[in-house]
Amino acid sequence: MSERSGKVQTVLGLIEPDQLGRTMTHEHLTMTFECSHVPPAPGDEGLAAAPIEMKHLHWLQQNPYSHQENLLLNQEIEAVKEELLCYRKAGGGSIVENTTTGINRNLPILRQLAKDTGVHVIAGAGYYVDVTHSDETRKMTVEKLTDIIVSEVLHGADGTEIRCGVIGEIGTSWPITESEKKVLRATAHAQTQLGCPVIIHPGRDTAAPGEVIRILQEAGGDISKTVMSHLDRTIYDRQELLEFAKMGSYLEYDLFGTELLNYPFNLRVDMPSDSQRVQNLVFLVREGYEDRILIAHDIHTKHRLTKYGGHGYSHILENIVPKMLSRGITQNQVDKILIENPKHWLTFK
Ligand SMILES: CCC(=O)NCCS(=O)(=O)O
Repeated sequence: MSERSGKVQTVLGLIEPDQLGRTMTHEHLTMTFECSHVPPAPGDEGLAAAPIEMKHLHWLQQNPYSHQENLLLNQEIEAVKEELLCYRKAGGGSIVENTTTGINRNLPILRQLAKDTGVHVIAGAGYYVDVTHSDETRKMTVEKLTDIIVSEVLHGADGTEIRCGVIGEIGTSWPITESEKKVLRATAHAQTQLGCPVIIHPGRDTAAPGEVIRILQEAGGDISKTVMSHLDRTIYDRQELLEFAKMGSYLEYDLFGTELLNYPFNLRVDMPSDSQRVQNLVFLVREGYEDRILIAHDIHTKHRLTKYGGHGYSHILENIVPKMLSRGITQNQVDKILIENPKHWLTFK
């Protein structure tokens, strides 16, 4: 048994699982997303280069990835700190910060935010999607990648002694690239050694979540301790959702607050509204999956902060929970989704 067994590992050290409270299992507090810049439509170049202003907010909400400055969440530490204080006031206890290598993880900032706000922050180990892999990463063996991920959890990451408490979000594209497959196998091997939680960013195809789970399974990963993120934009057909749910991972709806007409990374996708997300939660609860559901906002750009007219980190607690209750999800089930399920997932075996 390791010192982590039965505990949760935050950026400030180990805590008892009961200390977590309400937990958003997929957020970012500081990161950059330039890897996903979408060139603006012809004629929109001026808007894309202009400072963020009230009169352009609707354009920004509909074209969040075409505005370079919007992709730099790392410039908003003070605003994020204010929002975390509001999150605590709204009843929030913890946040899983999913920034991994490739999108500018900054562990000292995460630790400072946790100290300044009292919110427990759990940091992510491992690598984001292939386009952010360095040449060095691509050349690494599965064994080397495993050693690095294990070390980020046991000893600290990015030259600091600050330890990660989950592996992920591990980035995958569609089709899954060779480099991503190596990282997935390393993730499974590291999870076997550590007994730790894992969280996955699937590619944007309905087949992607299942394929990732198969790769993890073959490499010995613990699927019951693995979260599949971004189901909102990945599996829309209810039958396919049930087929995927049977594979046994946690099922995460983590784009609450995102209302987007044209999803630029896959124009075939109709991004659901928050009301439709809640309908999906109701469906999964009725199908018996209340122990496997997790929810979050996945804030990763500036425009989703309240400073820029966005919904902020408290949207779920303030607006979505009442909606869930009004649609027949019980308080006990809400507590499972926000407290019990995150707690079980985040506790080291
Ligand atoms: C780093 C943040 C991230 O990957 N968010 C997911 C965005 S999307 O793929 O669901 O559009």
